[in-house]
Amino acid sequence: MKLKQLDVADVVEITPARHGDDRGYFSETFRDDWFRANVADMTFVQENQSLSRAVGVVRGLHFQSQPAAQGKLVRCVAGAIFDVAVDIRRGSPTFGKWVAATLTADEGNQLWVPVGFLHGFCTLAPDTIVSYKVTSYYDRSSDKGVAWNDPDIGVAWPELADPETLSPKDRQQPSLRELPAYFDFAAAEN
Ligand SMILES: Cc1cn([C@H]2C[C@H](O)[C@@H](COP(=O)(O)OP(=O)(O)O[C@H]3O[C@@H](C)C(=O)[C@@H](O)[C@H]3O)O2)c(=O)[nH]c1=O
Repeated sequence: MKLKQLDVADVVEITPARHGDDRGYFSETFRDDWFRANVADMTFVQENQSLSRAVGVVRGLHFQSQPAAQGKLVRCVAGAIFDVAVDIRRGSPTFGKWVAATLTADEGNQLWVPVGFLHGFCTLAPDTIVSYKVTSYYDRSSDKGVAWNDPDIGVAWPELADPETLSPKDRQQPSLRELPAYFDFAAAEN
């Protein structure tokens, strides 16, 4: 497993080793002991998968409020994404800052998006399948978001990002400034 710290504390890119042979490769894509020791001492309780057919599909920026907040371990099993995490931990020196990684099925790299972050992505290839584990169960009433193009955050989305692909929910997300204070995440909640 290769670990790369991104420009916001606690957000890391993980690239599992691949053992190639004539048939293809074998890879351990997740190990609980390694993850706890090297990334975060968290338990994953749910695994999700989404298919986006078109290039430029944007999903996000999403989070679940407390007590259902989720850390997310994200990877592509087909295609590629521009994957984004935004720090919304009050008191964090990097509050409001975004970081991104290009995740591809070819490389098998993953992004760890801790509790206290918005998460979203844009597909870079057709028929992209994203798979991610989360540390809390889905809770519809805790499911929140922020506008993907909030100027205060200023994510530099790829040019092919297509606003027409946004879900009805994501067309109406508030700005980060409009988030009520009770969505606060403490900086230590990772
Ligand atoms: C996220 C989620 C959605 N759903 C349902 C609700 C809805 O009917 C349908 C589609 O949901 P959404 O439109 O929210 O799906 P989507 O826009 O793909 O939402 C996802 O976006 C990425 C960026 C994330 O970070 C995820 O945590 C999640 O928020 O699936 C579940 O049943 N369980 C879940 O865990």
